[in-house]
Amino acid sequence: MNAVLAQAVPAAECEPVPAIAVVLLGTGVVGGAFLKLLNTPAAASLRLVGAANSRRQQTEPVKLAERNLREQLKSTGAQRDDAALLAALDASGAAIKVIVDATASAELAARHAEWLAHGYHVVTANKSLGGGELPGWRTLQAALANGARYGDSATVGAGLPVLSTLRRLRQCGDALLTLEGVFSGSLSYLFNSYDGSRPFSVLLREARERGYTEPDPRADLSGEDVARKLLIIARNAGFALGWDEVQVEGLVPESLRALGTEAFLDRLEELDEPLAARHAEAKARGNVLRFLARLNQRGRARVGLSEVPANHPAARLYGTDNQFALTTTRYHTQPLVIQGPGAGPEVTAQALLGDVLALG
Ligand SMILES: NC(=O)C1=CN([C@@H]2O[C@H](COP(=O)(O)OP(=O)(O)OC[C@H]3O[C@@H](n4cnc5c(N)ncnc54)[C@H](OP(=O)(O)O)[C@@H]3O)[C@@H](O)[C@H]2O)C=CC1
Ligand SMILES: N[C@@H](CC=O)C(=O)O
Repeated sequence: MNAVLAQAVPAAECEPVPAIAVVLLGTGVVGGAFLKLLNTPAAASLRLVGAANSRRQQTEPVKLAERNLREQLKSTGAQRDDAALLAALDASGAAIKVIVDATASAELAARHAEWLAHGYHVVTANKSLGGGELPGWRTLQAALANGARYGDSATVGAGLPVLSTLRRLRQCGDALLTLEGVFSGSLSYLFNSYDGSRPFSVLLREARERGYTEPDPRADLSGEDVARKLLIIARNAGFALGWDEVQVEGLVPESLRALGTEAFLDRLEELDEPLAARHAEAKARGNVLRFLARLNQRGRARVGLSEVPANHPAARLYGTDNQFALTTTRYHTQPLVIQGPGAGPEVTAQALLGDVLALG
């Protein structure tokens, strides 16, 4: 009798209701690392009910459980359709339904507020909404009013405790006065490593292979990714800054700006000469190059390449280190400094998992 019943009931209905149901958007560098974490004991309370790349998606439990899901999605699965992924979340019966955005898609980010308004929680590595145009940020804040939560730890410092610290300080009545530091893991890696002995383009390819850069590394080199992080921090600190209020000095020459990603990657060597010249000039003055972000007390923001002396705090970074120096009304004699690896698939995926688990 039991065997007959088991055959008659669809597999999904037989599964116990999970505490937290998750849909993963993006199975690239970060999404792939997140999928690995889902197979660890730390994620035992989570059930993956859907996963998608830009073209295909999967909602069948058996297929989702396969170790090579990421590879499978490259050639098999249903056509992309957000509605089917949301339906899988609803059908899970879980009290906590989470959409994890591990893409860099502005189109998907533009839907975060709508998902939150419908009661789904959103956990994101995608900075396009929080660090995008100001009206998008305001829509996000309005959507959060109904109790759904937005996990954005991965968007700044790849999960270093920057936003959580800032929120805690604000809760206690403290206020950010100034902010300064190195907010890009890839640019930190590049300028911490670059001594002129190997071309900049070689180091950039290395950073890309290690999963430190954005899908299109021009998003890093142009300063756009750093500006997004600065905006996310500033807005969370109460500065309603727009894109036009950040002065950005990028590293991508005019000749490489309009190319497609692949064509740009074929011409990375064109970055070598200008950067070698800037490095040599800085070195002649006893300085080093660092890609810095700054927000001053009047809300003036700037990101760009700077020469700093060897005893500057940013000159003493290693690998992908980020550094966030926060001066506040209560940390005013010396800044509160948060420092550590600020890019990479594992730490970023862990930040996503941490935000999902915090919903439980
Ligand atoms: N790398 C890092 O250290 C950090 C990255 N981040 C952020 O993480 C995000 C992802 O970066 P990364 O993993 O390196 O990028 P990848 O390019 O490796 O992966 C992006 C993934 O998103 C998928 N995708 C694009 N559009 C859609 C869509 N509409 N629906 C579903 N999936 C889509 C891509 O699909 P397809 O495979 O079909 O192209 C791909 O699987 C970015 O926003 C980045 O800023 C944040 C902190 C640190
Ligand atoms: N490309 C980014 C990754 C994290 O946000 C960086 O280099 O910091």
